[in-house]
Amino acid sequence: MNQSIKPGDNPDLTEERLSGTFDTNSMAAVIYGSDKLAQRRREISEAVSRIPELQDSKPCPFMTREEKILEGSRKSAILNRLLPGLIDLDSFEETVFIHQEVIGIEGHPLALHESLFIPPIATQGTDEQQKKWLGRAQRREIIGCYAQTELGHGSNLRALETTATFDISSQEFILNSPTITSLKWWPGALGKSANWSIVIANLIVHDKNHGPHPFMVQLRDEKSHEPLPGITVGDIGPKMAFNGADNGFLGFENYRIPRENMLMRHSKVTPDGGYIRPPHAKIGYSGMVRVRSRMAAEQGLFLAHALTIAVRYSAIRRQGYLEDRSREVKVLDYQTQQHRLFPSIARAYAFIFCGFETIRLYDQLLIDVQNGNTSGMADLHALTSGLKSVVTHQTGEGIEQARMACGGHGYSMASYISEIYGVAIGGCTYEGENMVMLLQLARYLVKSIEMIQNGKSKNLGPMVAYLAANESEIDLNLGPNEYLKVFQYAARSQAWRATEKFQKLRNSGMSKEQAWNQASVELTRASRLHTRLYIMSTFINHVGSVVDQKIKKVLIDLLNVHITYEVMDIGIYVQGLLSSDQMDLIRNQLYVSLETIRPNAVSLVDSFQISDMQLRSVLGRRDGNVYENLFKWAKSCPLNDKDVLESVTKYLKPMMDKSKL
Ligand SMILES: CCCCCCCCCCCCCCC/C=C/C(=O)SCCNC(=O)CCNC(=O)[C@H](O)C(C)(C)COP(=O)(O)OP(=O)(O)OC[C@H]1O[C@@H](n2cnc3c(N)ncnc32)[C@H](O)[C@@H]1OP(=O)(O)O
Ligand SMILES: Cc1cc2nc3c(=O)[nH]c(=O)nc-3n(C[C@H](O)[C@H](O)[C@H](O)COP(=O)(O)OP(=O)(O)OC[C@H]3O[C@@H](n4cnc5c(N)ncnc54)[C@H](O)[C@@H]3O)c2cc1C
Repeated sequence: MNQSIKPGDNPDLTEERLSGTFDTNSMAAVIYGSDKLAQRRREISEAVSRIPELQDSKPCPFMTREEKILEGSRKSAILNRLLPGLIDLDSFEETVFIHQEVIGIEGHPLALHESLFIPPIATQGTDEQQKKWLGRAQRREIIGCYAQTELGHGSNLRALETTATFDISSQEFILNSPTITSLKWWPGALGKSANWSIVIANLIVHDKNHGPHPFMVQLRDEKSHEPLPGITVGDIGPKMAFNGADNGFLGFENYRIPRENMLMRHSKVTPDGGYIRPPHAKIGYSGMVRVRSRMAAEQGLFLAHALTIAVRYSAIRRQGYLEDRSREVKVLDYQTQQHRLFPSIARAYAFIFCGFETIRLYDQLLIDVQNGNTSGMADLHALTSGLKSVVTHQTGEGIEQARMACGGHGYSMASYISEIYGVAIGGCTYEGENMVMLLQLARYLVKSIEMIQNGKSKNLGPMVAYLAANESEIDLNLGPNEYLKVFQYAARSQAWRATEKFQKLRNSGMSKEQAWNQASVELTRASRLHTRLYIMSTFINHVGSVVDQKIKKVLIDLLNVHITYEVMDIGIYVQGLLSSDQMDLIRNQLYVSLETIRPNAVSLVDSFQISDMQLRSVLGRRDGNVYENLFKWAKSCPLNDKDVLESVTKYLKPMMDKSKL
């Protein structure tokens, strides 16, 4: 049963919900990994809806940037007071969720505090450092951010210019931004809100540069909030979206911090200037790996937002005719609309399933690293590098298709899809620009193939074992596992093609770097296919583990949409394996699966359980009463406060009057 049905709803949406074949609360439990988590999300949404001071003061699209930042801060402060009664304070998921619900996706002063400020202190700070700062940060007595990227350098961390030079005589680090390009640029909440930051700076001891390391740095006075002497800080200006966040710039001029402010759980500087290396050279990058490991689920949810809007709206929007000329048809009945939206629903589910899996893998790695075992770091770095790149790109594509699927109203901010798009595609850039991260995964794939070439296939990890197989024929009694083999064939042949291109260039005498650059488009293609294979296999495994038979049946239907769409999408890579008859068969299976999923489309998006407050979309309202509310929304636009604007009295009217003469 669809749990969203209520009296007074648009009858077209009710009809859709009645045609669903499964219980949406049970599906939500599968999406969020447990009945408890799904239920907690419902309870938190419900509790928030009853607290007047947590409601939006006006629709976000009608707010200026200053109003957005003020509103985010107002709600953050209220939430901080109310949180103990509303959520489990130890749950990161609940903390993120309630902020999403109350403040939305446009950013807020604590967005980075939870995800990039507290975690490095907790994982890279010593016990004493945690004692000193963790409690204060968790109680929000201080607000923090993560300052790594510089005006001139983001992707290439080796070229960061900010320095932290150890001064033995005073037992302090002296921070400096030696050039304009060394100004920190982009950190969220840095501009106006944060008073502390994790700063990534080159550690210099006895004139030797040990590369980027994390430091705890106070930026502003805790009483006046004024920048401290030696600090230049401010906001970088409006962005494409995410304007409720104050991304900032930061410069240091001989700014001194105590030796104890370098996060020293892994690397250390002793009072006499000795440097102790970390157990793994890239352990300082683990804060980024943590965020990347969470991005598949986050992005899957961004896509879920856009699809909830587009699918619900498509069920109430009637336009044109099929057989019955007496009533216009729901646009959701057009095959083109289904082809535009349903594969994205499947991807959103796949990304979320995959995302929870990578969060679990990261949590396990964290335990291993704390116990001194860093052997899993390379694998997870490669996996999350590829995953963040593919998922953010496909999420952007899916959101944009969702916008177009809503026709003209999709272009209005009343749909809110453009904001979702703008925030989500930030993910193609932050936490590592997508091409750069695909090339990180490519290094791993090339190394794996070199192992095979050197007769060491048995040392390959489970995620790359398929690179050593030799599939040349597929039985087209196609079930999910045969599709997986098709995908493995595509990913494997592309990985070999790209590696061989790189090796050929090397053998022709080209430098490693040039050869890599000349092969890089092929290498990124290999990374994408490898990652899409991983997403597909995780989806298949996840569906296989579902116990509730009604839920399993729908998920198998959704999986069929996914695997047929994905294989059609990579057709060019499987030409050597599949005949044109086989491709036709798959194409037809895709069309059949679109029809099969059609009656459950609304229930599948309802199962994401995104409340109206969180969705902030007139088009995507749960009750489907779109037209009357679009009219209300337009009338409430500040431009309509007056009938005659100054633009008219000051310019247009005089122009028209003059033209009359
Ligand atoms: C509605 C939905 C709700 C969702 C809720 C959430 C809402 C969210 C809203 C949005 C919030 C927005 C927040 C945005 C926050 C953004 C923050 C940031 O962007 S912070 C800055 C991030 N910056 C980057 O990611 C920089 C990218 N660059 C790098 O990471 C590195 O420079 C590099 C990995 C590209 C290269 O590093 P380098 O040191 O030069 O290494 P090499 O390439 O030479 O590689 C050497 C060797 O090391 C391996 N390596 C690299 N990194 C790692 C690692 N992390 N772990 C393990 N190993 C690593 C690499 O693979 C090489 O291995 P080898 O064996 O030699 O091949
Ligand atoms: C919304 C948002 C929030 C952010 N928040 C933070 C934050 O809180 N803290 C923080 O420190 N930073 C933050 N950033 C910065 C972000 O991490 C960087 O912008 C990102 O890492 C990309 O680096 P870049 O800007 O230097 O891109 P560049 O590296 O300059 O990329 C430009 C182009 O060059 C290409 N390129 C670069 N290197 C290579 C290569 N080796 N091979 C092939 N192509 C290459 C890229 O693919 C891209 O096409 C944020 C950014 C955004 C957009």
